[in-house]
Amino acid sequence: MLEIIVPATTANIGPGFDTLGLALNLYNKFYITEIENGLEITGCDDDYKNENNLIYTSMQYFYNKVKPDKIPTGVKIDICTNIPLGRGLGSSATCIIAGVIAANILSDSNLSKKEILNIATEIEGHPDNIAPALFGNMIVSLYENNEVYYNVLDIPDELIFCAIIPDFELSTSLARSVLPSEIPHKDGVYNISRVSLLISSLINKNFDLIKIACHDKLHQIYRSPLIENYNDIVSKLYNLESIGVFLSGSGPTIMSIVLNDNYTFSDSIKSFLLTLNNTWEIKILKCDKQGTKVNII
Ligand SMILES: Nc1ncnc2c1ncn2[C@@H]1O[C@H](COP(=O)(O)OP(=O)(O)O)[C@@H](O)[C@H]1O
Ligand SMILES: N[C@@H](CCOP(=O)(O)O)C(=O)O
Repeated sequence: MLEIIVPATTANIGPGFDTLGLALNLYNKFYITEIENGLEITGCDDDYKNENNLIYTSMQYFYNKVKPDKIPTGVKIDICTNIPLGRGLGSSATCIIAGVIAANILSDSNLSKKEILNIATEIEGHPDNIAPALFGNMIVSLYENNEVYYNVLDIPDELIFCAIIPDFELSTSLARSVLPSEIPHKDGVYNISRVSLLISSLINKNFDLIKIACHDKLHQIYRSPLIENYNDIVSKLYNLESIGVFLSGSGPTIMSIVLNDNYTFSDSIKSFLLTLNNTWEIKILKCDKQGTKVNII
């Protein structure tokens, strides 16, 4: 039986739409094995216990592309979920990676991690969750002609990521459907300058610049109306000394970067969130540096 442990990810990091992402120390675990016949899925909602399950469809995608002669007659998948689904924390990327890695091992295909990255990105459509979930740390990536080009960036250990997670879901497909197909040239410049500043600020540990570098005109302004109290929460987080705040992935989770998680910060944000209509949970996270782990048990 394979045990595949995949970290959550926070994509975009403000201006880096479909380009930047980093892994977090929150994990989904998948236990996958071949059985004689059929499909058995446990550990998820009934809605996902069928042939449309993303882990299973990702396995099928791999077999059809790489080893069509090795499609197994039966598969058992057990999911141990810690990453809330549809919250902008890369749960779909964890399922795709688990499926692709399982099929690679079960079919003795021996594809490299880079080839797995390309196939998983082909399924997801963008590399910004897949790449850090696979390799850990922060990844800058682009996807062109079925190939991912990427660089790993070491996130300074002093950065803490406070995920403010609401009790409602926002699917990535819905959050992508509200984006415009064209943007003004000046908005392109606005984002290029901020992505460049963000990356260089992280490398130089020039944390004072992260706040302005997290601003964006490609997606956050279009998506924030889908999230009740988004602007109030962002303002509150900045008043509480966040060094950067952004929409995690396609939302609805709001991510705050802090330099140390002191009691005043956690306590003040908790009492503020209690005044709002929706229930918001806080998870204090660090950057995962290892990425996906596989054990044969
Ligand atoms: N634990 C899980 N079990 C089954 N399917 C899952 C699980 N986690 C995620 N998924 C799949 O991923 C989809 C959510 O992906 P998406 O809308 O991109 O949100 P997220 O930001 O969580 O990645 C679900 O609709 C489902 O297909
Ligand atoms: N770049 C994508 C990232 C989606 O991340 P998710 O965690 O919300 O699936 C986007 O912004 O659509």
